[in-house]
Amino acid sequence: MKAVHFGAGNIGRGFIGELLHNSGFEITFIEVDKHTVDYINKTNSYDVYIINDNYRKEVIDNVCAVSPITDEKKAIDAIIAADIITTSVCVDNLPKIAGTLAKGLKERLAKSGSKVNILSCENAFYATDMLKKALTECKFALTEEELDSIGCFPNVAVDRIALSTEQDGIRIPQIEISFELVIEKNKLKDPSSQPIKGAEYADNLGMYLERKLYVFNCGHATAAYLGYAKKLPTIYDALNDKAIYASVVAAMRESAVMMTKKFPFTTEELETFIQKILKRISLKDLHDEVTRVGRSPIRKLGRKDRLVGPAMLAQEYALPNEHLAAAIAAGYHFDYAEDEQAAEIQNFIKSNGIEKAVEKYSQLTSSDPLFGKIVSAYNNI
Ligand SMILES: NC(=O)c1ccc[n+]([C@@H]2O[C@H](COP(=O)([O-])OP(=O)(O)OC[C@H]3O[C@@H](n4cnc5c(N)ncnc54)[C@H](O)[C@@H]3O)[C@@H](O)[C@H]2O)c1
Ligand SMILES: O=P(O)(O)OC[C@@H](O)[C@@H](O)[C@H](O)[C@H](O)CO
Repeated sequence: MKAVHFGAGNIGRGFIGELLHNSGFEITFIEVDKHTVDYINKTNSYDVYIINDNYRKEVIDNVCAVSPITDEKKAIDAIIAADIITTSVCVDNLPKIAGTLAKGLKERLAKSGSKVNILSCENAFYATDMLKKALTECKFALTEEELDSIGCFPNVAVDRIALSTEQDGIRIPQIEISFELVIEKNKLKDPSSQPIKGAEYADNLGMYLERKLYVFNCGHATAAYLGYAKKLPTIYDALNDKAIYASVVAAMRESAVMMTKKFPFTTEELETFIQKILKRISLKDLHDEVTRVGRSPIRKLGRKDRLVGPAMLAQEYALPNEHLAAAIAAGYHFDYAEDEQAAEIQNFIKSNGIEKAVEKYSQLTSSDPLFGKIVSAYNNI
């Protein structure tokens, strides 16, 4: 069985690649970074280390990598032959991979190829739907009908802390032992099949996606932005600060209370989930930098993302959201110059002020009560 995976980064190699390999797939990574492509092709394998299993090394073999820039023909051939196609390039990059994927799917369709499962393993709501939309809008666009006759598009909730260390200029994935990959069952080519071993197959993906993004990633981002504001380097350091720890728990709980109104989760279940996540993210050996967890703040401060999303839902249910508002405000102070999105927000704030920034990046207006809470928390930091 053959798999194509776009993006040989931390999650690509460290999580999805590992699961695909353990499910019996030969994997072709489509990756823009030349060093990573050369590293994988040198031995047709790569190493992964499992942090909280005494840095146990796993060797993932039967893999190769191609660059969509210098070797697009090979990438297209791999797409034509694939039994499954997955991505983990970051949602902002989905429009950038759409061209190559569209070309491959078009040729596959022209050759009367079989339907293939296509899954976007990104931290976002319904990332596979976003990829499908990008495929209808890119230069080599396919129509909805063409896409439905060549692909099946299940959405995915993806959870594993995947980091890396650098060895000779190559990022080597280091992952935690726990993971959860939940796949939208009814959208699979064969809903009774389980193509990726170790994944869960669910009918009600929405509640898992929301719990992942609005509780886990919500708390993670809160720790990152509050930690950054206090010049603390890692999530471990941030959570060791009593005031930050209390704010992170409070923000996660504001989100969890809202979720008990929206989904059949009980308060006890979500509290257990919160405690489990806190334990995972505060593991000392992770050395997970606040700048990684806070990365791409334009995406993270967006209306539907991990902080504004639950804060707006809490507002709709007339529930408290002050801690979420404070986390969003801290996100607007994230001025890490190496992060392009952070630099853009800071320049915008300098020229236009915080109110206009909250309107632009979080898509809120002054008539939303949350708007005023964010602005006043921002001015108080
Ligand atoms: N790292 C984690 O703990 C984690 C956990 C769950 C979900 N995620 C999600 O997984 C996705 C990837 O995150 P990551 O941490 O692995 O990031 P990463 O930066 O380590 O990996 C992304 C990879 O995609 C490649 N890439 C970018 N644009 C590309 C393109 N146009 N074509 C081909 N390759 C391209 C990059 O070169 C990089 O190797 C994100 O959506 C993230 O939110 C990450
Ligand atoms: O990947 P991002 O930028 O959406 O979010 C940063 C972290 O919160 C994230 O990568 C977590 O480590 C991951 O979602 C754990 O499953």
